[in-house]
Amino acid sequence: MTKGLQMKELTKYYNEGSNRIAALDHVSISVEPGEFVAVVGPSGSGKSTFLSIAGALLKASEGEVKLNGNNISALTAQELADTRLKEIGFIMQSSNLVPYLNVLDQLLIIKRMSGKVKREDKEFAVKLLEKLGLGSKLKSFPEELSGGEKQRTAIARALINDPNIILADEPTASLDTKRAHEVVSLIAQEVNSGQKAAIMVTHDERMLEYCDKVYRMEDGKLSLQQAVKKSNLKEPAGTR
Ligand SMILES: Nc1ncnc2c1ncn2[C@@H]1O[C@H](COP(=O)(O)OP(=O)(O)OP(=O)(O)O)[C@@H](O)[C@H]1O
Repeated sequence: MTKGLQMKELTKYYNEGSNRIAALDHVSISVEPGEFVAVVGPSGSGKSTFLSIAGALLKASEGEVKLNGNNISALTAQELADTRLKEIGFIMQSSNLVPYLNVLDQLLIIKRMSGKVKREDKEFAVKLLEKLGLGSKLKSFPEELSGGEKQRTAIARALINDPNIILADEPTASLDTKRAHEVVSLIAQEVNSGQKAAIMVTHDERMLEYCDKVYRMEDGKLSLQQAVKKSNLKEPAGTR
């Protein structure tokens, strides 16, 4: 079975009154395990539509999406929800944490959604948070965290089910330069060490150095702009 994410000849139409807009126009891409891909492009070019289809949140009008070898167009709504929960980790622009849950519970609530929380789940969550530098913040609530800490909590939450696929939509939008480097380098490390396939939509040119490939979306068409060498991977600012 081919792991990772494959999209073939994807087209997405939106109906605007009597007009039909092709938000995606025959988009094809393959992201292998261990590969971190960036998608850049102007506003309205189709990036969010692309990420929503990759994340099984939206159906394409035409074309094929395979997640870990499974063609998702044939799945029922329940199977799609299961796929999203178990196989995909989403990291959004803002961390969207639940205000009344502490950092550890932000992760455990996701576990609870897929069944009973076992002791090893809790241990895994604590280890994950420690790895992301949040070991001293387990009992803190979102309002007590900095922007970078919130976003790192959101990354941990995206990784709690150990998904094979990571999708990030402008994950550095609310962060200063130092925190942005920190957050994206953490995603890059996770992709590398966990052999996950990741796509990050970004406007932030400074973050491209962490990615293996950079694609550009323009008028719904996706093209490879740049292949970046893994050896260019840099450590976060401030640690050098
Ligand atoms: N639900 C919708 N109904 C109709 N048209 C839509 C819908 N969602 C997006 N579009 C249109 O599809 C095109 C692509 O939009 P999309 O949001 O995917 O672009 P984007 O690159 O993510 O933009 P941004 O960077 O501003 O978030 C745009 O022309 C947009 O107006």
